[in-house]
Amino acid sequence: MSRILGPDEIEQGIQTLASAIRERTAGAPIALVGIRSRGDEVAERLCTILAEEDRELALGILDISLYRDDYEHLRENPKLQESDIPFSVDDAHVILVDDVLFTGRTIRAALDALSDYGRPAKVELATLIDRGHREMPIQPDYTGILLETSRHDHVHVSLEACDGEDKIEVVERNPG
Ligand SMILES: O=P(O)(O)OC[C@H]1O[C@H](OP(=O)(O)OP(=O)(O)O)[C@H](O)[C@@H]1O
Ligand SMILES: O=c1cc[nH]c(=O)[nH]1
Repeated sequence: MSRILGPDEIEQGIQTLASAIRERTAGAPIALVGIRSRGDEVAERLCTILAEEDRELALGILDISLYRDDYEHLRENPKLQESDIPFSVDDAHVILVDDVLFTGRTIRAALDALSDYGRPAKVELATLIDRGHREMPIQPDYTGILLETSRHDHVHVSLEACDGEDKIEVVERNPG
C-alpha cells in the first residue's frame, strides 16, 4: 500500500517554507545550506523564491556521508560527493535544508559537517517533510509538510530537477 502526494502539494510545501523563512528572518542575510541528496534541490527552489526580494542570500550544499553514524550505509551507498559552501560560515545565519526529517541522525551529522567550515552565529533547520519518529533531540524550525507515518514506512521523495517529476510516495511497510 502507498500514499502519493503530487507536484501541487510539493509546491505548496516549498511555498510554506519560503513564507515562514521570509516572515521569521525579516530580510536579514541568510545562508541556505541544502543536504545532499534532494535537500540541495529544495534549498535551490527556496533560494529562487526568496531571491525575488532584495536581500543578502547565500546558497551552499553539504554532503554528510563521512559524518554519518551508520557505516553500513556508506558501504551500501559508496557515492561520495563534494560539499560546496562558497561563503564564510563564520557568524552567518545558516538554515540547513533537507527533504525529509525522520530520526534526526542526518541533521546531527550535518551539524558536525558544517562545523568544519566555521562557527555560524545561528543554525536553523528547514525540512520539506517532517515524518516524525525522532531518535535525536532535533526539531525543525520550518516545516513544509507534516506527514503522519508509521515508523516502518518509507517516504520516497522525487524532485523535478533530479528525478524528472515532483512526487512523494509513502510506502507502508509492516513491522517485521
Ligand atoms: O532523519 P533521518 O533518519 O536521518 O532521515 C532523513 C534523511 O534520509 C534521507 O536521506 P538518505 O539517508 O536516505 O540518503 P539520500 O538523501 O541520499 O537519499 C533524506 O534525504 C534525509 O536526509
Ligand atoms: O522514510 C524515510 C526515511 C529516511 N529518509 C527518507 O528519505 N525517507
